[in-house]
Amino acid sequence: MAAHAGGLTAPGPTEDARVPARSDVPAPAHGVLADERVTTQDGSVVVRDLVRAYGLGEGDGRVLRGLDLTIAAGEFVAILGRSGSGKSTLLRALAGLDHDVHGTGTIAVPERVSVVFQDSRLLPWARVLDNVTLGLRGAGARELGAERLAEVGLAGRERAWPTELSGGEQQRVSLARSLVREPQLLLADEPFGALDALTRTRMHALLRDLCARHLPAVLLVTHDVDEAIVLADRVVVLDEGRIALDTPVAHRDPGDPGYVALRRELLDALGVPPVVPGRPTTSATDRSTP
Ligand SMILES: Nc1ncnc2c1ncn2[C@@H]1O[C@H](COP(=O)(O)OP(=O)(O)OP(=O)(O)O)[C@@H](O)[C@H]1O
Repeated sequence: MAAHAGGLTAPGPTEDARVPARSDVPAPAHGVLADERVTTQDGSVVVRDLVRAYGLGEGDGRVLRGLDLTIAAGEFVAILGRSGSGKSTLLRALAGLDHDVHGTGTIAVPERVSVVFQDSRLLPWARVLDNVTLGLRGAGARELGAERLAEVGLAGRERAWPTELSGGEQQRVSLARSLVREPQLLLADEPFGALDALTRTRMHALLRDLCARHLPAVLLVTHDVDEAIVLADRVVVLDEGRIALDTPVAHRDPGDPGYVALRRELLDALGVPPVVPGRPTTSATDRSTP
């Protein structure tokens, strides 16, 4: 499986070998992975007994402690967890982009995987369309790229430079680039984390539409409980390297009592106490994970 990480391939051992060896510069850390990696034929994701540990961190350094997770083909799963709970580590494991960590486990993912990050990671020296079609071959590549750009609302901006776009527009390009290969699995690591609230809400609607049209399985890492509920079919909460809660989303309307109850359940799992009237609080405490 080759993860298409926003048009960039993951730095591998070959690239690292080009870095001149200098005794005063610590060598890049390389982990030892003893995973069994297989490709699923039906577009699903199956993770079994996944362990990940970074060197000699706290305790035994383990960040993921025998994690099991299944995502059905076309299913949208959001993953929440306190800072440092291992969300990005899990995403990188699925993407095959974790070369600096030790671990074991079984990872089964589909053949075509795309990754979207918080920063758009566009190549500044390439025009928007070239960013979208980077590495894509075939006569129809440019038409396909232009089609995807239109889908994300950027028709006519094909020849723009990335720096000429707003942050939200750059993330739209990043989404277009991730979809141009028709991924069966879309891995998104806080893709809207750097956007303002209004742009973020628009991007939620866009992502929902794109997923309904292209039907990839999605793993979305987010700190935002509401974002998770609004977008996902299922929400998973990670805690200390294990799944603390795995619950379906039945209500997306914030006015629905079911929405409010699920929101509270998720906040409880994240260790965020209820807001007591009269006691000062910050919106971040109630809205995001700690
Ligand atoms: N390359 C690395 N080397 C050493 N430790 C790392 C590395 N990457 C992550 N860690 C550690 O692993 C733990 C989990 O990190 P990870 O980024 O997966 O958490 P997260 O849940 O995504 O956090 P956040 O919500 O803050 O982004 C953290 O304690 C972090 O310091």
